[in-house]
Amino acid sequence: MPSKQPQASLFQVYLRLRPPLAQKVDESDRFLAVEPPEASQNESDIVAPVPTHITLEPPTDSRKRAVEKFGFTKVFEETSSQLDIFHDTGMESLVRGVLKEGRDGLVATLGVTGSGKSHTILGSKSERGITQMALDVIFRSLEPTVKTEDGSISPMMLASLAAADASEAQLFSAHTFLEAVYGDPNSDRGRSSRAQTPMSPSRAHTPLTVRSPNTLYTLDELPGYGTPRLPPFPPQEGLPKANPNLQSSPIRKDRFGLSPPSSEPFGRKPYGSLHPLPYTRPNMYEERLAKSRLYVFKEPTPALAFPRRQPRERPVVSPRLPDVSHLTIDLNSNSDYVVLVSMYEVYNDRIFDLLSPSIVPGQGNTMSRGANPQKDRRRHLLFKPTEGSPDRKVVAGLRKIACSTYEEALAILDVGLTERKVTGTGSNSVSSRSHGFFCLEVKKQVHKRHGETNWVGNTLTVVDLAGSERARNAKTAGATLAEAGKINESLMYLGQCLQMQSSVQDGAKTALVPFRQCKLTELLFSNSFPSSNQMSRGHHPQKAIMVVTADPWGDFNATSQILRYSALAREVTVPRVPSLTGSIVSTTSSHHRSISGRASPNYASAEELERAAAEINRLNNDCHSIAIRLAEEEIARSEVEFRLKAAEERCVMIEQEVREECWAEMDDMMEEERRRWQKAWDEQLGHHDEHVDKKIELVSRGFSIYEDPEQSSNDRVEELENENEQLRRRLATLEREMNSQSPTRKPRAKHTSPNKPSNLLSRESDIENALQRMNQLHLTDSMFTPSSPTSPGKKPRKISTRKWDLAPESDI
Ligand SMILES: Nc1ncnc2c1ncn2[C@@H]1O[C@H](COP(=O)(O)OP(=O)(O)OP(=O)(O)O)[C@@H](O)[C@H]1O
Repeated sequence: MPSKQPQASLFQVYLRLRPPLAQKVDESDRFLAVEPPEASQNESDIVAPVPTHITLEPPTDSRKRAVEKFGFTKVFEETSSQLDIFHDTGMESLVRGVLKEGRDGLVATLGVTGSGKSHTILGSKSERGITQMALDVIFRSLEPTVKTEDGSISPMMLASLAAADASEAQLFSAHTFLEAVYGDPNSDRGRSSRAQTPMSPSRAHTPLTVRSPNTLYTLDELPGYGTPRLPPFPPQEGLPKANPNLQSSPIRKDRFGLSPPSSEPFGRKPYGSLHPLPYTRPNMYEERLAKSRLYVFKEPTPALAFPRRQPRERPVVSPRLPDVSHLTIDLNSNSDYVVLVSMYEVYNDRIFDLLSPSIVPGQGNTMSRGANPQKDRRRHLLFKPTEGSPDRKVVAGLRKIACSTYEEALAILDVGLTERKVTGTGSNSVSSRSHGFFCLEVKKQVHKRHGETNWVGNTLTVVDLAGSERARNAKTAGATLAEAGKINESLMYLGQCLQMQSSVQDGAKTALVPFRQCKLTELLFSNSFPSSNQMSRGHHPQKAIMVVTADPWGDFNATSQILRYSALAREVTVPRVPSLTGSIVSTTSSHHRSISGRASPNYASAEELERAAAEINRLNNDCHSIAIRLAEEEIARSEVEFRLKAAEERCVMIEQEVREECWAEMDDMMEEERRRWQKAWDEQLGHHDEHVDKKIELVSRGFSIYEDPEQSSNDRVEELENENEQLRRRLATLEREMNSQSPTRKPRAKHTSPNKPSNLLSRESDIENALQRMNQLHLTDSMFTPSSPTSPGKKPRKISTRKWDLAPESDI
């Protein structure tokens, strides 16, 4: 089975076997065997042949008998080191493509969970991964190119970069960014003017805002001018020790030893540490001076906000091994280069920036940490062609950090990795729950004819894919199970694309790689195909490497599935079982021959026996081909089972989504219903009030006051008072008369009384009459008593509405 030509594939596919983690393993449990490399036919070949094939033997307890053989560009055995992987996968040529050939590079790892993908990409505490090695080669190669004397990246340069492509508006220098993340304990730049208090645990995660480097600067703030600034970030001494309890999420940094050595600063010098002539090229200095006098840089970008982290304890020395100092690429030393680092993850088929997490006010934690994927409120990004790159798709709106040193780039990588979703599962204690993308963009400044400058660049993307896993093994549930469903689904689409890639190689020209099915395959394959537009702009289609990782003692079914998807070639064989009939026939015939020494007429002739043996052979062959067909069917069946599983997981996802939607809809309906009831209630209340008002009006109308057309009471009172006065006067006159008359004269008796004289008596009776009359005329409250219904002649007395309202009920 010849291995496919690597150049012909979109991805060169390598297989790396993971060494056993346990001290002792049972060799009989191993199901992967590396085929010894075939010796080269060409004697002049000086390169030693490398293993390219592997056989997958089903475990003894499996009902499957088919032995599958897979072909790869190269198979790395368990003893292979990280440097072997870097060298022999052609990572150097990928870096060269980015730095010199106008070609994007992509390296990805694919495998079952726990098979060593992250180990290959990021290394361990003692060994670097291919990402760090690639970074090292890039920064070493850029060393002889134009640099400021302090090695920092000027805000001017960043402004010029941002101006070159609107999609790169979120540009920050590593110093600014790291200051926002960890804070510069010796500087109060970017903070409020309040004096710095020691970092308490509660402050450790305070979102911090730092001014963007592209905002306005005064002359004083420019590098090389004004008062000297404080030392670069972050002097480690004197910082309060990190509280280990504060680490809210699994931290990858410590695991991979990514942190820069504590003795070395991240940047050489911040742009605040001063040099009168930071640039070696005088014309650039002049240009910068002239522009800075205007106090104006490009469009201001939003301020940089990041949940504050405590600087964690760093290992004394970060791994510098394997050493790749011998791998440098010659570049034009007169050119300006800037390395931009960005990171994003594909989580639940959406792209999220790992360097601009959403901030929960007062919490300092990111929304990305929510366990429920439905609650992920981060803003997702789009993968599309932009103004600056119309010929290829890029993730638009990513935050990009300009790094001037290897250490700075590592620190940024560390920040992004901490944001990435990892969870402990039954299969791996720090299992990646998203596909992580780490992008290294090298931008080169090109000078056009009329003094204009532009930036061109290419990107090296390192992808740590999440591992496929079986829910049964990983013992996941709920949101983690749903995540696994999405991971498996995207990996299934990736598998389909890789299989199609093999078909294209096999000559099936009609076979199209269906990479638009999900975000992951779109990101991996979109830029792999050449377009005429791209070529005219000096871009080449990306070069891609896939490192498939496998654990020879791991999950047989999951591993065989991954190998089937990713292998460049596959062959199925069924081992021949020694034929029982044949052996009986051969033993019987030889036995008889040996006993008798001559042919017996009682036994079948040798001819017949041979015919029978031939028949048996034919049947054996038939059996064998049927067994192969059966094996193929079994493989097809397991593939269908896998798809079924993925479909089931998708169903779980959809069910969860539908449930969420139903809940949301239900909430909306309840809210709507509540509002409807509230409105009806308010209306009812309104009607009720109106009704009561109307009733009151009616009642008050019933008591409407009629003006008495006859004499008013006041007139009557006045009249009676006058009469009263007259009577008083008359009484007084009579009294005077009575007093002036002789007491001897007998008064005229009207009413005779035996004891009193008649005149006197009449006078007294007059007085009494007058008094009685006065009493009758005396006005009392009775004038307000309602008229008796029995007196028809009387009209209803008027009573005011106010009186009606205020009078006690009994009165009314
Ligand atoms: N080549 C190797 N040499 C030594 N140890 C290894 C190697 N590959 C993997 N390991 C170890 O195996 C464990 C699991 O590896 P790793 O986390 O890289 O798996 P993974 O494929 O990235 O898993 P996941 O998909 O769940 O993130 C780690 O402890 C890692 O250090």
